[in-house]
Amino acid sequence: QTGTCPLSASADNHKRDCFSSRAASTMAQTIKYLGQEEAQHIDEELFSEYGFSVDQLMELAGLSCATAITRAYPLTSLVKTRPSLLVICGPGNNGGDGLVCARHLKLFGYEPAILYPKRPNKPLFQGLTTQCQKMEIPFLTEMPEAKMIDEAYNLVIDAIFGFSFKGAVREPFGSILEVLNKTTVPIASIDIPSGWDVEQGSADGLQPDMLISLTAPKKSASLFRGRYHFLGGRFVPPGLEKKYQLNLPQYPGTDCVLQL
Ligand SMILES: NC(=O)C1=CN([C@@H]2O[C@H](COP(=O)(O)OP(=O)(O)OC[C@H]3O[C@@H](n4cnc5c(N)ncnc54)[C@H](O)[C@@H]3O)[C@@H](O)[C@H]2O)[C@@H](O)CC1
Ligand SMILES: [K+]
Repeated sequence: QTGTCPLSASADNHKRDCFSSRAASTMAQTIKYLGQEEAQHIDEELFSEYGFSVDQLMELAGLSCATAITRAYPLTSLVKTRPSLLVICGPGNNGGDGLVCARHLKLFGYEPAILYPKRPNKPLFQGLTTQCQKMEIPFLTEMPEAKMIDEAYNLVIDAIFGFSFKGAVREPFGSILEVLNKTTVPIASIDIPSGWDVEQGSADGLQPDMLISLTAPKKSASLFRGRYHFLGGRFVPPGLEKKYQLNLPQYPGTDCVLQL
């Protein structure tokens, strides 16, 4: 291989440069991909041991998602005349991330619309919904047809299910995912492509163009084949990172996202 290294001319430099580029790629490969239970343990520990509240982490997670989406699909790159986005929110915290993300995207100059068919009866989600309504983000009353989505929106943001998804998809989300499977507009999935098994993925499920892994990627993320994989949720305390050997890469400067 010696003669093929483009990095340096001398043998010593060659060895050093090839070693450091190998070391860097080995480091990048060692980011831990979490199993479902491990992701849930980390989540619980953030609240019980580290004293965070759900609202806090959801705000940071949702802001990361909006930031990553803005990086991958800047306003100037959108193909439709209006910067329209469809955000589909599920019944748990992944849906909450979607509401936060929609609010920040509106502040960033996009025009999100939200579909939120199963709303938990909890102050956190009611507050996030009110905030979006007050930001003049429209809530759709039903899932549009695939053709209409392709015509009207630049991007679909999938905030339906995250790391607690299990088993066969229940309605109304089965029908919603069926429609999404027929759309051609790019999909950005928050934390997990919805409908995918958290560890095994899904061969005939959604094939998002973007995945934003929060805290650390989940095992199924190794099967992601889209263009943009980002890491977000820059809130993991070093003690927790060490305990679970997450080996997170260094976020650049003050950024809240990192492209993997
Ligand atoms: N620590 C963390 O790591 C953080 C996680 N956050 C988000 O929280 C998510 C996890 O949230 P949750 O634990 O609330 O769970 P999810 O949002 O993954 O989903 C749980 C909801 O989906 C329903 N559900 C599960 N399987 C289903 C099926 N087969 N058919 C229909 N409905 C189904 C459950 O009844 C429940 O209402 C993460 O993926 C991430 O997006 C962030 O909000 C903040 C920080
Ligand atoms: K999702």
